[in-house]
Parts: sequence; C-alpha cells; structure tokens
Amino acid sequence: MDIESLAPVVDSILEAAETRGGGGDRLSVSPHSFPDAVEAAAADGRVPVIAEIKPTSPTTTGERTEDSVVLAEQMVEGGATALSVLTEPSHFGGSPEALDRVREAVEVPVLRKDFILREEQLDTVAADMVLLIARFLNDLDRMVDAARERGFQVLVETHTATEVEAAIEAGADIVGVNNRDLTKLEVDLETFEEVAPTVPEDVLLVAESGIGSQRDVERMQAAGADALLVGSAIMDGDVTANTRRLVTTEGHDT
Ligand SMILES: O=C(O)c1ccccc1NCC(=O)[C@H](O)[C@H](O)COP(=O)(O)O
Repeated sequence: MDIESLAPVVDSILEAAETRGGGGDRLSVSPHSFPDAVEAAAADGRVPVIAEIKPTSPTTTGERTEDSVVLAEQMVEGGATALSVLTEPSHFGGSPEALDRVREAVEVPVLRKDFILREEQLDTVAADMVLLIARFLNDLDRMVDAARERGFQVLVETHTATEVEAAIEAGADIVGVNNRDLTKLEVDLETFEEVAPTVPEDVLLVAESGIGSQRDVERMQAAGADALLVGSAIMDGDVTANTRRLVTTEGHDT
C-alpha cells in the first residue's frame, strides 16, 4: 500500500477502515450490468452519470440527512445511469444498510463506495459493483479476483499512469481515474486528461471527482470518459435537477 504523504484525514479514513470487519457469510451477487447501463444511456442521449449518495465528506461542510432511498429515487428521476453509495460511516456518513435499501428500491446498478482493504470486507453488503482503490491494495489482483468470485463488477480507482498499469495487470475492465489527489485533497480535472490516454481502448473508463458543470462533463468526455462519477455537485441542492443538468449537456454551455 502506498500510504506515503497521504492527507491526515485520509490516514484517519484508512485507520478506521483497518478496524472494520466483514460480513458473516461469503456473498454471492447477481449484478445489474454496469456496461449495459452505460450503453443504454448513451443510446438514448443521456450522459452516463454515476450519481453518488454522499451524506457528508471531509471536504464539504454540512450533512444531507434525507433518507438515502429518497435521494436515490431523485437521482434516477434525474436520469442517473447508476448510483454510488458511500458505505463508510465515520467520515462520509454512509452505511451498508443504506446501500442495501437503495439497491432494493432502484433498477439501476449500484456501486459500493468504501475503502475496502481486506477480502472479508467484500462480504459486508451486496452491491452490483465495488470500488477497489489501487493505491491502497498491494494485492490488487487477488482482491479483483475475490470480488469477481462473489459476482461483483469491479471499478478499480486510479490516480496515476502507474496505478492504471497495476489495474490492467490485475485484470480490471472498468477503471476510474480520480481527479482528487489523496495527498493534498486537491481536485484537478487535468489529472484525468493526463492519465486517460494510458488506459486501453477496451476498458470502460470513468472520470471521478470534481465534475460540477456541463463544461466539466464535456471536458471529461472529450478526454475519453465513458462515464462520470459525481458526488458533491449532485448532493448540493436539488438532487433531481442537479443530476438532470449533468446528464443532458447538449445545447448548454454552463
Ligand atoms: O470527497 C471527499 O471529500 C474525499 C476525501 C478524502 C478521500 C476521498 C474523498 N472522496 C471520495 C471520492 O472519490 C468522491 O466521493 C467521488 O469521486 C465524488 O467526488 P465529488 O464529485 O468531487 O464529490
């Protein structure tokens, strides 16, 4: 795990993640296909957006206290292709229970967003897709296999070309490039523009973090994004309207 020079709050997130156990029994999930959902969205003219239920975070103030299912339904109404649900409790206000209920309530694929460090933690809650962060997993290939053995689709999050290489070597076919630098917590869309060319064509490529405007959406798509993961810009205000604004860029310039 490359934990050198992480922001203090990321150290704290990882310390909390170390202490969390897993579920009881080994899970076996039948996922809704994320690649199919992306294709369907693109076919009917929607920008494929993974809308994230993130009640709070270390880089935002305040907390959304609505039921996650209500937020999920509003995101789907706004045209979200998939949902991401934070299950990290101590820094993001999430819970596995919220993900469980969201997945029951919607038809779109649901990503479990957490800081998963050990195989047993994959068994905490069922989801259609799990996030594995390349920087934190020395055994990324084994974790990708372990997730797939349970039926999960896997989104491997990267931030550098070296991490993309590790993700591809681990067999990833869905790769995220996170614009948020976990060293300083700064967000820079140039990260995606620099790293995206190192991702093979046949990999489904997701731009993550810092996407707030239709211009940002167009910029990430121009740089090769097949889908976008958006949290704060959707959670801040009217969730349905925010999602719709990012899903329908054509003809707009803000
Ligand atoms: O969002 C944070 O404040 C954060 C802080 C420390 C580590 C990770 C963090 N976020 C995780 C994410 O990857 C984002 O929730 C996700 O990509 C959405 O980002 P955004 O659209 O910028 O909210």
